[in-house]
Amino acid sequence: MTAIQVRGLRRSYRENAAVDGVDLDIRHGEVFALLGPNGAGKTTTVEILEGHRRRDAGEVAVLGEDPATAGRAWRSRIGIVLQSANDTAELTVRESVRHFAGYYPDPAPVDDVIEQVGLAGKADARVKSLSGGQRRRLDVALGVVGRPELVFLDEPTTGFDPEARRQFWELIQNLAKSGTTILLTTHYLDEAEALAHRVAVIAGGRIVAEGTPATLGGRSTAKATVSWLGRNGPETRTTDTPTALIRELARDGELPELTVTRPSLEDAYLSLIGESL
Ligand SMILES: Nc1ncnc2c1ncn2[C@@H]1O[C@H](COP(=O)(O)OP(=O)(O)OP(=O)(O)O)[C@@H](O)[C@H]1O
Repeated sequence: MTAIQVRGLRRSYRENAAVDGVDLDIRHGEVFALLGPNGAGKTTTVEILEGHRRRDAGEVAVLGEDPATAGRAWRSRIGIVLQSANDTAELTVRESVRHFAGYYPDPAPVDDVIEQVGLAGKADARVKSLSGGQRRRLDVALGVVGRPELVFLDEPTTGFDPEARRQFWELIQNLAKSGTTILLTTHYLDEAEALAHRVAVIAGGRIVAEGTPATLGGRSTAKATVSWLGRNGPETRTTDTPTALIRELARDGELPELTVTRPSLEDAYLSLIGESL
């Protein structure tokens, strides 16, 4: 079943096409990442899907409805994780989550949500006293307290330290395991690789590639690079058949510092972006 279906989406600002014919199919329960350079059209696309921006052309169905005309019942089925709204700064964490829970017909128990995002120890702390990473956790709590079927996450870990990012990924993975569909935008390729079932690369308002993180841009079939420390120093060869090459090389004994690598998601992404310019 499709959670999000988009056909021929277009949006221009004056004469400039920000979104220039985008098609998307995102299944229920899928974690889908939208990648792309600054100004590629990610936020415009996502805000149209959220019902927060109008479109010039195209068909859009989000949970079976057109976001441009959908009502409150539809809105209560989606969760939007905003970039730290400041309006609850004086409230405690528990008060903020309780306040947002009041907007939904069937919210999750407030303390369960606080626990789920790892803020149980901060439930009585004022929002203004939280660190940046803790604030983002609270943002997620506010986005999911209504038990949404679909969650939009816009650059969720910008500014996180590495440990906070890993913890946050775990939180998103748990959300995904519970069957929530997630549309994520990010500039971090490792984040897309860790979280997304599928990714799409958008550049100049168009989707230039789509697939699983492992296959994007022909990664899985690209030549492998085999490196090892030879008698006269480091050696490197690229090959379509690394297993056969290693078998041959290993006849003379152990190959010190042997590695076999294929292009990283970042390599694939940069070459796709380069081609589309
Ligand atoms: N309100 C607006 N008025 C005029 N132009 C806009 C407006 N919003 C976006 N644009 C333009 O549309 C294009 C796409 O912007 P968008 O914010 O969708 O990109 P993005 O992929 O989200 O970028 P980033 O990664 O920097 O957040 C850009 O060229 C931007 O300047």
